[in-house]
Amino acid sequence: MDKSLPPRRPLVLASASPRRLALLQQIGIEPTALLPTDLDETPRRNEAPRALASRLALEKAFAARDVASKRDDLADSLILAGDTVVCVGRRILPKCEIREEAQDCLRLLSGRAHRVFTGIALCTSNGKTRERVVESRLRFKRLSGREVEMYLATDEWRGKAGGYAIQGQAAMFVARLIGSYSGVVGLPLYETAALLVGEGYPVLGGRFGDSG
Ligand SMILES: Cc1cn([C@H]2C[C@H](O)[C@@H](COP(=O)(O)OP(=O)(O)OP(=O)(O)O)O2)c(=O)[nH]c1=O
Repeated sequence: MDKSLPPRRPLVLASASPRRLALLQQIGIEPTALLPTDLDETPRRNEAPRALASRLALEKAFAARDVASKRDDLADSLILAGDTVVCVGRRILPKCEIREEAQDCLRLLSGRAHRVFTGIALCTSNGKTRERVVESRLRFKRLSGREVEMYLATDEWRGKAGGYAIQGQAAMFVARLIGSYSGVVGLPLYETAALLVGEGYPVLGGRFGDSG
């Protein structure tokens, strides 16, 4: 029996996030190209968190597809994008760039439940698109003023939705997580693999999802 893997189509990861790349590599997938997009990620008025995660994942995928369509080496490629939104109720927390923003987020998250929605979109050069939104529910322990200060000093919150990164020291704040850990980090791997397999992309040599 030929054990070699079937040839893979080019795969574009529409992301500048080193975490999304690392998550993809964790399941043995090396994208052919990284095409980060530069979108305005501001929520629309009254836009629900789930809808925002879905819209931005799709917009990132479409923007990268436009770029990929001009490159011969990316002909017939699959384009993968993701977007992570953290919210408390319907309130969407910012992707924190300044300390005060992160401080506000941590004070809000302290001792409470919140949700993380991660949208993923996979589109093909001929216009076919699949998307999913994966929801995770988390609860943070109550954070003392000192814990907030110490965490802010780590700088790990920078560029992170909700002002924390579960893959870093904030892991010790997470009393409970129901959902997808990889989704919270930025790319839900079960659902990503399923979307790729649905497009015929060989994951685990094409055996992922086989029932036999
Ligand atoms: C909640 C949480 C978010 N994050 C990150 C994931 C995302 O990178 C970021 C949310 O911003 P996103 O807009 O989803 O992603 P990004 O701007 O970093 O990358 P790109 O759009 O180029 O793909 O927050 C963590 O790394 N850990 C966490 O625990």
